[in-house]
Amino acid sequence: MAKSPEVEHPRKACGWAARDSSGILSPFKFSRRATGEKDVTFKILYCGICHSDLHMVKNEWGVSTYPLVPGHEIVGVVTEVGSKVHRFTVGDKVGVGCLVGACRSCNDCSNNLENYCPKSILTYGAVYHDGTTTYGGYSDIMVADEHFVIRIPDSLPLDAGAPLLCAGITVYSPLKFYGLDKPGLHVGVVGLGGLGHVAVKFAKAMGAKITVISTSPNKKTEALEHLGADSFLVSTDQGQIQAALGTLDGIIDTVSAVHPLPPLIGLLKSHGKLIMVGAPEKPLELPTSALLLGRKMVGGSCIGGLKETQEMIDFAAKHNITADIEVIPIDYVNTAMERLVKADVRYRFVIDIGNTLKSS
Ligand SMILES: NC(=O)c1ccc[n+]([C@@H]2O[C@H](COP(=O)([O-])OP(=O)(O)OC[C@H]3O[C@@H](n4cnc5c(N)ncnc54)[C@H](O)[C@@H]3O)[C@@H](O)[C@H]2O)c1
Ligand SMILES: [Zn+2]
Repeated sequence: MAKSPEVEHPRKACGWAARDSSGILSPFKFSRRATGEKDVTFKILYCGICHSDLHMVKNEWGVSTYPLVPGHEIVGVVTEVGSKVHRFTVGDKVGVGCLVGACRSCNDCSNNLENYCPKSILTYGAVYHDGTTTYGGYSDIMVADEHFVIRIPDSLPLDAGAPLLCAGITVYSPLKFYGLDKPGLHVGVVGLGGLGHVAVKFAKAMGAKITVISTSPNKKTEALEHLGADSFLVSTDQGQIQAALGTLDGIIDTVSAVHPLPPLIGLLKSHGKLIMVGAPEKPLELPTSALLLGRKMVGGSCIGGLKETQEMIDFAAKHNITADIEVIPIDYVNTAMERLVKADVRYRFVIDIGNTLKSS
């Protein structure tokens, strides 16, 4: 019989877990493996709350297993390294994003695209190489293979830097891959939430002109004055959409729920690209005629590989890009999830694990 989460590994750990699809989180005792020769162990200080955590605790994608400890925007300070760890030492500031494992030998892994490896292992709710369940960053300590550990530059604040490990790489990678990182291009960002607001910052730093497309007119002032977007469109305002038809080279769509694509495709110039990174629980409708006329394309993108994640973090540090955050104690997490459902956060909740989660 499999051992219980509390005793399957030698190191005691504690976190907050969802027990069923109500998604309600509560304290959970489990265990972490001893530091292996290629492992980095770190004390978790902060963890961001990604909308994917919300989809997962409520089993909205139908793949969740319980107990589920979410969290894949994890930062902290190294407390122990294995004998074959070369890149990190005790005291280093580090992070772990969405991945903790991959096959390391397939075509994608060989090209530093572990995120597309068919055997990639997610940071939580997945089965690790040793057969045990992975638990995420709403917890006190983390043990990860050094290949999956990111170095956090000194100039990047740990709390506001944490969300970059998922939100940051998820928008940085497609901007680069789809060629939307060229200065002077006109890029649209749909959905001004956790991913969307950092998409504005990265695209801006790459030299793009930015239009934010949102259902909430009340985000206009902030988008323009605070985030530095160049223009703002209310997606349900036909007049505004009509006036902006054919103006965008590309769009990063971060919306977490089902929404209409035709207005967005209409905003693209000929040969423009609509890139989906949001992951609604139901399929969206794709009107092909809108694509044919103008040879437009719809693409997708899923986080990023480890090499590119480090590149993104270094780029963020260089350009002073961080997330706008609301730091919360761990016992506020259920309220934070309720507020995230209503998009009531500017723009990312980050849990202060170090000061508010009692270690076991
Ligand atoms: N592709 C990837 O690798 C990847 C990585 C991380 C997150 N995600 C997914 O991206 C999505 C966004 O994540 P986030 O953390 O930024 O979420 P978020 O909740 O912070 O932001 C989502 C935004 O979408 C807007 N929105 C919600 N419903 C809408 C609707 N019906 N029409 C228009 N706008 C709507 C909200 O107002 C909010 O601004 C989620 O589905 C998440 O699972 C994907
Ligand atoms: Zn995420």
